[in-house]
Amino acid sequence: MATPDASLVQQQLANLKESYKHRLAEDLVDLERCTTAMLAEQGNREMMASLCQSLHRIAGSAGTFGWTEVGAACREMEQQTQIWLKRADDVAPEALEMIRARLRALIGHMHKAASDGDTPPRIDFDAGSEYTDAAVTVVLLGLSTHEGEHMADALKGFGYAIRFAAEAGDILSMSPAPDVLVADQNVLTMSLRAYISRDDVPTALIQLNRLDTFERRLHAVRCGAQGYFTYPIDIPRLEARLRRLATRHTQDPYRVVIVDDDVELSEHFRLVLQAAGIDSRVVNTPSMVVAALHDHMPDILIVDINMPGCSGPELAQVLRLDDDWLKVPIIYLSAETDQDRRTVALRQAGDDFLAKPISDLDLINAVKVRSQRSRQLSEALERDGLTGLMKHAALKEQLDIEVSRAQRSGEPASVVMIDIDHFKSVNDTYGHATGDYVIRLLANLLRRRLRKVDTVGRYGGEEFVAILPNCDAENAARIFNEIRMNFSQLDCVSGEQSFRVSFSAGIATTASSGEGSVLLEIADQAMYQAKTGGRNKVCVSEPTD
Ligand SMILES: Nc1nc2c(ncn2[C@@H]2O[C@H](COP(=O)(O)OP(=O)(O)OP(=O)(O)O)[C@@H](O)[C@H]2O)c(=O)[nH]1
Repeated sequence: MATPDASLVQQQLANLKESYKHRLAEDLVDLERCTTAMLAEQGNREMMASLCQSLHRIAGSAGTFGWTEVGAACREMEQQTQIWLKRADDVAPEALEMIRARLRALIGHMHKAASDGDTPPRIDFDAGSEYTDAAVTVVLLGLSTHEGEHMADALKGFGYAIRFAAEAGDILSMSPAPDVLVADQNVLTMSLRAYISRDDVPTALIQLNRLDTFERRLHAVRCGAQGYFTYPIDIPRLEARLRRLATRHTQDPYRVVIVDDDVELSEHFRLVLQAAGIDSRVVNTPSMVVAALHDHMPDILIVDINMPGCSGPELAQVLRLDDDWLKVPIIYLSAETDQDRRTVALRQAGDDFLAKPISDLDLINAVKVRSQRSRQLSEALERDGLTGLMKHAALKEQLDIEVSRAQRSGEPASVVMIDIDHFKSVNDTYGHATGDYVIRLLANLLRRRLRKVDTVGRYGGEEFVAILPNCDAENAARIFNEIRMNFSQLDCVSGEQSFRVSFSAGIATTASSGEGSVLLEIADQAMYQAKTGGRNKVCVSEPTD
């Protein structure tokens, strides 16, 4: 997703603010008319409930568009009307008169602000970084020549750009700053520690030590370390940490679906989040939410509480009727201040509350924090611990999604089954830990070489599956033959030894079948053909008709 042009977003926000101002002025006039009618009809409860609802809506949105005082006044009037609604007796006309007078004052306030020509406040957005496929730069600092070269050889296979530095001063003058610094603790100077802790320096620090004690780890944390390893360094574990640190800035933008019947307010939220690099989708009608979830696959769902036809908690309960969207947290963004009603809403369904009105910055931060947590949890559930790739079940789900997408679009999709050759002998010769390292090596290569739209998962022990949308068998074979050659030329490291490994792959396309499970079977048969044909091969399934 491209981050939109900041000036364009500012203009769109200004337009929205302008249109909200007109709507607010009209709403206040309508409310004032409503109180006049109520005075004439002597306390109609239905009208009072509708008045309360409208005040609630304004209280929740006005602050967002800069009308803080109007919002606060409406909140007070809303609370007053709620008290009246709870009582059995009629509302005294003097009380209604008071509301009408306040509404008139607000209308006057708006007229004055309009003639003064108020300008929308500017917001400074932290646009977030775009996804980039550039190699992650890792600097090795203060390691012995042997240790440094061994580590560099092993990490290069994972696609990292490795550089060496002899002393801390070398790091300070590097431009751009490295993504990760792997440093022996003896060479960490005060000035390097200060440099790493600067907000504008993106470098993450991994500290290497001779000893593993709590005190040393605490000291490492105080130096700003985000990883701690002792000699001899366990390369696969180090690489796992490197990947986690390096992908902090390069992951997909967070995705959010906002459900709110207030068109201007929800559009305002969308623009604000979009400008902060959060991919947001708005739904104004609750019945359209499931389609938006399928389409957008959000990290979190933000839902208004009070909506005509279906309340937020009702919508949340509808979504929780089955397990499909369990992993997506539902956050109420609501002007509801009554603690009891909040508790009831959370008990029915839903996971958290954000209070309206909310400032743009608070909204961005709240959404980022919750999306990050949600993504971490779903990754822990769906991702394989060893490789970070999708697990079997999630992979099959994704396959079904891609197969039906291919059928709808008419574009071919390819499924590739990959199996490491003679893997048992790798385990037997070099040990299980080295076997794990080889699995991770191939996982990393697949991740790096495939497109962002492709899916790759660990299907079983040393078996992987890749799903390539919009890719025919011929192209899939070309890509996988390249990956196969690259993999077979990588030097795998085990202690002082190095060795090479290959894989066999089988390819099936949606031209062969319209069902995910059948495609997997066809790809598996093709892979078996590659094995029996001598291994280190890619075979494409023969068309069935
Ligand atoms: N290190 C490691 N080994 C695993 C893992 N999962 C499965 N294995 C091992 O992978 C080996 C797979 O061996 P086989 O299926 O016999 O096949 P192969 O030796 O790869 O030979 P071909 O596939 O015929 O080329 C078994 O020894 C499993 O124990 C894992 O997560 N880590």
